[in-house]
Amino acid sequence: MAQSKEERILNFVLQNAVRGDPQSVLDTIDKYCSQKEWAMNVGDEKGLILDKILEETKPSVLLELGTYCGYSAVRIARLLNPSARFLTIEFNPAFAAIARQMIEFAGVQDKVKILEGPSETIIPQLKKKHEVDTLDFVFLDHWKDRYMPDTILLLDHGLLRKGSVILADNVIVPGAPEFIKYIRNNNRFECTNYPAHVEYMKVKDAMEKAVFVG
Ligand SMILES: C[C@H](C[C@H]1O[C@@H](n2cnc3c(N)ncnc32)[C@H](O)[C@@H]1O)NC(=O)c1cc(-c2ccc(F)cc2)cc(O)c1O
Ligand SMILES: [Mg+2]
Repeated sequence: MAQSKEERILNFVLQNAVRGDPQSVLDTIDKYCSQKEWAMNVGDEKGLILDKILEETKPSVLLELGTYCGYSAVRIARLLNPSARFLTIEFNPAFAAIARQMIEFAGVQDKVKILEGPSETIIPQLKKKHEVDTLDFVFLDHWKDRYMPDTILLLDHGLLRKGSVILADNVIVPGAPEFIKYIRNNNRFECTNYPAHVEYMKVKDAMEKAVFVG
């Protein structure tokens, strides 16, 4: 069976990165995806914005929507303290399998738990089935038209507390106009925009940070 692009990315990491070294995994994925095959990882430019916001927030309980190959899961997990709990949701089983291997190779598997399935199904289960009280940090990087409904789902299920940080990728390309309109007009969130570019491209993109004020 022909290899998928995601399998080629994983194999390039297994052959070229250093096992147990998350930064070498990130650098190797960025090298492959900027030189050989583009892929929808958050990448290094937006990754540095993600790093900075994580270091400011110092979250203990985190959720990511849209794991893909696990690039941002490795990026986030490498900055967390050992007691932190980080859940990432991916509904494509093939991508989840790649991400699991990527996370294990990077050596951060003790900090990340991949939940397979659609976010709209799993978010309502977080409190009872996954023993989450409230989330300190949420990274939105899944289908862009799910950013708004899933933010409302998080609110409806009491998963946000005063100071919870939501960070959304791709608010320009592919774009999340409904989410931006909703979050910027909702006085329960304080929003900040971070201009950047689409991963591995010169095309303008941005990330949006929304802090829940309770
Ligand atoms: C949506 C994808 C990311 C992943 O999200 C999973 N997913 C989906 N919906 C759900 C759910 N409801 N629950 C759980 N997982 C879920 C999926 O299977 C993908 O693995 N991301 C993108 O499409 C994406 C696209 C671009 C992009 C930019 C310029 C172009 F010309 C073309 C594409 C850039 C980016 O930075 C992205 O992030
Ligand atoms: Mg993205």
